[in-house]
Amino acid sequence: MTTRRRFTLTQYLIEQRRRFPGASGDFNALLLDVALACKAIARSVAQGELGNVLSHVDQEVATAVNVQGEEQKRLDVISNAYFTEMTEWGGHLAGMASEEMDQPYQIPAPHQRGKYLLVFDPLDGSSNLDVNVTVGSIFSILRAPQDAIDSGRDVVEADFLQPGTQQLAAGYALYGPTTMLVLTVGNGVAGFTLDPNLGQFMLTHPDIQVPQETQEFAINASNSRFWEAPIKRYVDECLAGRTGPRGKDFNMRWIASMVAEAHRILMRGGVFMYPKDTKDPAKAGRLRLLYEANPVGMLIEQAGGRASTGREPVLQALPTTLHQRIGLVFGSKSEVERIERYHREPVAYKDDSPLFAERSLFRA
Ligand SMILES: O=P(O)(O)OC[C@H]1O[C@](O)(COP(=O)(O)O)[C@@H](O)[C@@H]1O
Ligand SMILES: [Mg+2]
Ligand SMILES: [Mg+2]
Repeated sequence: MTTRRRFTLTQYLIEQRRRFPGASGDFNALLLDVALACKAIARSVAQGELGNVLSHVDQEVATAVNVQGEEQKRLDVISNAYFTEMTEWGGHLAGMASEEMDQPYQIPAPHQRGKYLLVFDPLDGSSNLDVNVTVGSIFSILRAPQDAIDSGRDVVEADFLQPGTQQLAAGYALYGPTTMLVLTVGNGVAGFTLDPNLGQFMLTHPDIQVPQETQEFAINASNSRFWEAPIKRYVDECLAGRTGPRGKDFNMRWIASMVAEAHRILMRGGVFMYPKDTKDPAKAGRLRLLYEANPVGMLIEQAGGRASTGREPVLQALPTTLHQRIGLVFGSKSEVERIERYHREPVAYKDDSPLFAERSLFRA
């Protein structure tokens, strides 16, 4: 009987670092700590109501509200604690930032500080926990500013405000029927499946590429009345199907876990949109730039797709605050380029299509 030889995540990372003969090993060690946090979160998520998930944190974790004004689930808080506790001790990090923490997180003494910044959404799609639908964790690694590395000073918000092009690594873990880790270290995208018997992430999806041809789009259509004209035009044309300008039928999906939508698009193509809309003029979008849009954007671009605000590549957007929101469109390159084109030529589309008119599909 022959067994199929598979790389573990550790072996994959060692292979990747051969490109950097002078590497200290810190980067790989940090990624392995992140992977460990994800395994711990996977266990907590899988136990659901049965799990004694509170035992990990010191105090009773009540449902609270985070800096975004969103309700924190217990598992949001617990997942955040797994990330900080598994990664703070190794001496690799200068600091962290998370969806669930208002301010940058300082590495506590006696742990040493290192040269990287870790930014993460510990649990994405957590509103889906109650209904047992796939959720995930999203993370991004940046280099800390040199003066912070040299002096060991506390990190401040400005240290994290780097465009997505500066990311050294990005990835997500997916807690679904299987637990997966999907990762880029700037040299393509690789997917690993957690082998529950070995407790190891095994390389199962080397060199992931976003399929170019697509007939699938994802958007929360309940926001359609707030969409800007270019998005209305794009969706309208998809809905018109084979008798419309696209000349083919499209399928629509909405999981409401962006991480799961990103995974679907990496596996079988498509386009995801959470665009800037007019719902709340104070918000430039729904998703957060530093720990949702940028890491997913890097993965998608490394896999040959495209990630955009609708107007410009999202990785080029200059962050202004830690928890900044942004419009996000990503997926198969030609579709995202089409949406960008529609933003450049808004006058070409009149918002009086039958699909958006009175008593239309989206307006009862
Ligand atoms: O409530 P909506 O409009 O469906 O939005 C869902 C979006 O919100 C998110 O759940 C936000 O992430 P969090 O769960 O980390 O707050 C995305 O994953 C998802 O795309
Ligand atoms: Mg999220
Ligand atoms: Mg979250």
